[in-house]
Amino acid sequence: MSTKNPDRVVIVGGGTAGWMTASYLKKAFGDKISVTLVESGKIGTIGVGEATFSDIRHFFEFLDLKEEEWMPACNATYKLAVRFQDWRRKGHHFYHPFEQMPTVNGFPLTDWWLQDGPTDRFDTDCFVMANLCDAGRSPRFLDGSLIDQGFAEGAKELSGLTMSEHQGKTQFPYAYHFEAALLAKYLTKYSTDRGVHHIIDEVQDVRLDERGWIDHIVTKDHGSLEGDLFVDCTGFRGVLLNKALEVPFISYQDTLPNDSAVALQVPLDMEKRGINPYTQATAQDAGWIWTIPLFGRIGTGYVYAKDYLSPEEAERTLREFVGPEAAEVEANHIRMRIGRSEQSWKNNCVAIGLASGFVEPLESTGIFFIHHAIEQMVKHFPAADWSPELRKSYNSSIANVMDGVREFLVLHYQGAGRDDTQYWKDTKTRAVPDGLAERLERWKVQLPDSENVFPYYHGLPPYSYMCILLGTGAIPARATPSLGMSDTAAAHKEFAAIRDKSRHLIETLPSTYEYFASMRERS
Ligand SMILES: Cc1cc2nc3c(=O)[nH]c(=O)nc-3n(C[C@H](O)[C@H](O)[C@H](O)COP(=O)(O)OP(=O)(O)OC[C@H]3O[C@@H](n4cnc5c(N)ncnc54)[C@H](O)[C@@H]3O)c2cc1C
Ligand SMILES: N[C@H](Cc1c[nH]c2cc(Cl)ccc12)C(=O)O
Repeated sequence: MSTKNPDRVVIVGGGTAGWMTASYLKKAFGDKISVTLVESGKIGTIGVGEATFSDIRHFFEFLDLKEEEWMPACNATYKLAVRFQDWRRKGHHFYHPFEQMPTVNGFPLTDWWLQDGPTDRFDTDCFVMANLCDAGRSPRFLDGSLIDQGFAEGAKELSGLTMSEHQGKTQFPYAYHFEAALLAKYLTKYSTDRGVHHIIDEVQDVRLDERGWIDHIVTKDHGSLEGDLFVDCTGFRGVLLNKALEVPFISYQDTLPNDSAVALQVPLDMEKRGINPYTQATAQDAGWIWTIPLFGRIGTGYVYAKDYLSPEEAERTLREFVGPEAAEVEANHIRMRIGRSEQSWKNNCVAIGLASGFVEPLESTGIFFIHHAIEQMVKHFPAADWSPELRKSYNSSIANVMDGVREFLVLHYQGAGRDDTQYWKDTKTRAVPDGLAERLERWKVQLPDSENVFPYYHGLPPYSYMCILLGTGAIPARATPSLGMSDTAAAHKEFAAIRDKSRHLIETLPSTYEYFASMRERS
């Protein structure tokens, strides 16, 4: 066994996963390690992946990057929520916002809403952000100040925590949309300026030693590359982990059947059309269409199951949905590998990004998985003895995050009120992951809380489950019986406070477009 600390990291792949990993590792360890990133000049990146979780701001903070610096360079905008359009029935919408659920006398406000809500909209009654979304507002004023400075101060106090340590302590009010290719370019410069060695070449072979550990990789034009730790960021190909080390892939397709997507990047005049401060997921006959507003274009795509729809029909539907602006735009057809690797870290190879695993992008979890994996890789970085316990702990943390998100996504389909096509009818009879059936029964009588959702960290707080349960509509939910015997006055005071705060903010905040136009003037 080597007595040397592993300090030579080789990353294969230059998509979002590769460059996020390179920049974070360099910032975390500086000159204590060498980082080499090899990416193929011929094999492209996936070319999608534009919406995030709010936690991503910890990544930018860690790199000391300010919004004014990186956002204009990546045509980035704010995301206050996911708007689910037509999931309950055509014409209906609801939001899953970035906002902590208020509690009144020990019960979440949604519970009081079920008992005696002011309107039939749980989202706009219980969350300020849902009202800002309907009104297209920015979460910051033109001078850059945030709607509630408490968030910014809270974030400072808690800086230095990993995402999993953060959960439940604060809820930052927005995430980002950005152009994935521009972010990769931005991080390429960030990383190479700080000493990351960048090689454009194709990995043609992966040579293992007698123990089955990676000894070196063989590139087409640069010969052999040696390293201590190899990071597989080769996307769905899984060149190192799945192919060379033969780690099996566990498919989630029995519970999440969408396996295909077609995407378009559509330039639009945002000054004329405005910028919605949310990602939209619009239910379709055999899946759903995402709409992600960036500064200067939208990213859009139809996620579907090929058992129910052909790629040609999917593209036709998407083009009709977008309208004439998409006429000249080339479509990107993608086959998705849904599930996770049995282990994401084997021997001296760790896979991050699509090479590790992926679920359909309904809640924008791909970049969150990457960010979480990088934080955990740093936390579990090996010493000279390469303790297997560290890899074991890393692997269970990654598996839990992905299995938990799978459950959360399955709830969207089990809960959807739509039953007007075979695709939507089948969502109700499909198998659910172990444990979820029992939890679904529980949520019919008790709203999701920290005691009754998927028990391991997976990025989603219990209020997220409440939003999907109450918004999608097919699973009956009811108020806690004791609320029927309680005075609802305090809850109504809270509903009124949300209404008043929303009205005031809508009157005083700029539109999202105005905010970003002015940010560009400032930076
Ligand atoms: C339809 C769809 C929509 C998505 N939407 C979102 C979203 O809104 N939000 C979100 O968070 N995530 C989203 N994702 C996930 C997101 O796109 C990915 O998590 C992210 O882009 C990371 O991809 P990657 O870097 O792992 O792989 P890729 O982008 O595929 O990059 C792979 C890299 O490996 C290189 N490579 C491959 N083989 C070799 C080789 N032999 N030698 C050298 N280099 C090689 C390629 O050149 C490339 O640089 C979406 C994914 C899909 C499929
Ligand atoms: N880790 C949380 C997860 C989270 C909380 N609220 C939302 C809303 C949406 Cl649309 C996605 C994720 C979350 C975070 O990143 O804020």
